[in-house]
Amino acid sequence: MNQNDNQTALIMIFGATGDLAKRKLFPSLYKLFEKDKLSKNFAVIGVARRPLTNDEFQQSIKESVKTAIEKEDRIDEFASHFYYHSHDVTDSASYAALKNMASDLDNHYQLNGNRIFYLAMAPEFFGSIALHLKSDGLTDVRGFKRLVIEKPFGHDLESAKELNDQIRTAFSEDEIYRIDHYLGKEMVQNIEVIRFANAIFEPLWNSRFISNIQVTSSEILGVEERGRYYENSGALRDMVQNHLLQMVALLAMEPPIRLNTEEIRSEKVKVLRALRPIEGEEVNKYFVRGQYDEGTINGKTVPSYRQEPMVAENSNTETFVAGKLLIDNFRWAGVPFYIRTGKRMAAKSTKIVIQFKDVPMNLYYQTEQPLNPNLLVIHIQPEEGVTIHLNAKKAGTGMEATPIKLNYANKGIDGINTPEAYEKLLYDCMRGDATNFTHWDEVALSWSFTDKISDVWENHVDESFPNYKSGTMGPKCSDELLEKDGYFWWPVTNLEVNDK
Ligand SMILES: NC(=O)C1=CN([C@@H]2O[C@H](COP(=O)(O)OP(=O)(O)OC[C@H]3O[C@@H](n4cnc5c(N)ncnc54)[C@H](OP(=O)(O)O)[C@@H]3O)[C@@H](O)[C@H]2O)C=CC1
Ligand SMILES: O=C1O[C@H](COP(=O)(O)O)[C@@H](O)[C@H](O)[C@H]1O
Repeated sequence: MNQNDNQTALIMIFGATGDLAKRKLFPSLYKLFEKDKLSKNFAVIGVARRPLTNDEFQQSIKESVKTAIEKEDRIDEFASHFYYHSHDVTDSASYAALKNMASDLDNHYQLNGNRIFYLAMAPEFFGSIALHLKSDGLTDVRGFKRLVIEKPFGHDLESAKELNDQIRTAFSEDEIYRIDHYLGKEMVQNIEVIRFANAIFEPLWNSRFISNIQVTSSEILGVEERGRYYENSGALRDMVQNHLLQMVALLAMEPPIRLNTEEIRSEKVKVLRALRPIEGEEVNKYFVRGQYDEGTINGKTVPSYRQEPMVAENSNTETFVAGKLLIDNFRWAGVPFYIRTGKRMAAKSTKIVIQFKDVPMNLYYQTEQPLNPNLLVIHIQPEEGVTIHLNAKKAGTGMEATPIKLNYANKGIDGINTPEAYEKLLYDCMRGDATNFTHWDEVALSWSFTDKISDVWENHVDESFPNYKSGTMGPKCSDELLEKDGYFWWPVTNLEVNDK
């Protein structure tokens, strides 16, 4: 790892007029600049097809930052570092001009030949851009060169391998930063700390004491304008293959011998290797899918998935997935990891619930109510924090037990909001820290797991679609998946860290 807190670099953003660049990348870069985490020696080249002058591009930068951030005192100074290059990435001839522009800016800002290439474009262009960067000499630099690549990384294992081979001709594995923005979320990063910095959890973190783990990532939004992409993706590829499996890996991994990129990734890889493959007839026993119908959210009627733009009227694409994962290793044998994710659900919430096994004998059983199990809830978003659910004596003369919650709310503790995922990830990339990016081995193992499920689903039309109303927590089969094992989904709405 080559880490330096304040690196100079030329950042080249392919897809600089797109949604991701405007909503996430420019505001995040501004925040780093404002906090002096971006060296004064930096320049950004925005690349896209539409013709724009530098002035127009800088104006669009200011607008996108102003939309996202309340206080932008240094916006003019920030925007002055941005340059625009109108360029069709499929046009080989135009890379030479891009190279000259990059060299001029390198000299002007004394960037030491350091370059970050950020591919914020449709994935079909990733491979050919990487090949051009090499063949046209843009990667011939005396400083570092890094490639940041957005999701999706391929469509399945085969296409991901092909893409990987293409980008590996121009960049080595340690120069490739595959973004999974969940790894930049404060509370996802906190999983490791909660586990490995507390003596009270690690001894219990295994099949002897944990009955099941539930990971939910639910969204209120539908597919919005992304119907074309989503029709070919579905929730399994869009969320499970990356974000959900990454969270499971962090929850299940062994303590790394050191907190460095290689050791952490290597422990995550071992978890993904231990995931029991679910294939053929097993798929519909372990995984269920759903597609949203119309419904009401916040008092407004919203359309069904099949009525969304660019979606087939008989679409077989899943907008919801729930599954039971088993990790066949010594620590986790027999402990189900339930995961679920979906669009147009009742709440926007990402939460992890670790349910502990019941005490061996309940002394307080005389009361009508059984004891509640102990839970550790990690609130990833929108609220950030941790809640521990315990049982305590009900105030009064009897010895009845009552559930209580110990809460820690992360936001507001230091009087500031925690940085956004993209801000952290961009900063990590500039410092050369790839820990919170996914290694090829993780990507490949995750595809190999989800491919077996999509193989079955793509070949069997789900006649029940649409099978859940917008504004609910998914189809009935999702509840049944846990009921079979004697569990239920802990509701995401009454486990809040800010419960009074
Ligand atoms: N938007 C989001 O919230 C998220 C996006 N992503 C990923 O980020 C990537 C970008 O997504 P998003 O910003 O939404 O996409 P958009 O469609 O909004 O933007 C695409 C960008 O690519 C440019 N472009 C398209 N074709 C070419 C071409 N041939 N040559 C040069 N530039 C071209 C477009 O500009 P122009 O038309 O001027 O050429 C535009 O700047 C995708 O991989 C997506 O999966 C990942 C997570 C979230
Ligand atoms: O990667 C993606 O994530 C978003 C959800 O991200 P979040 O940070 O808001 O939880 C999802 O909407 C999108 O479909 C998917 O591509």
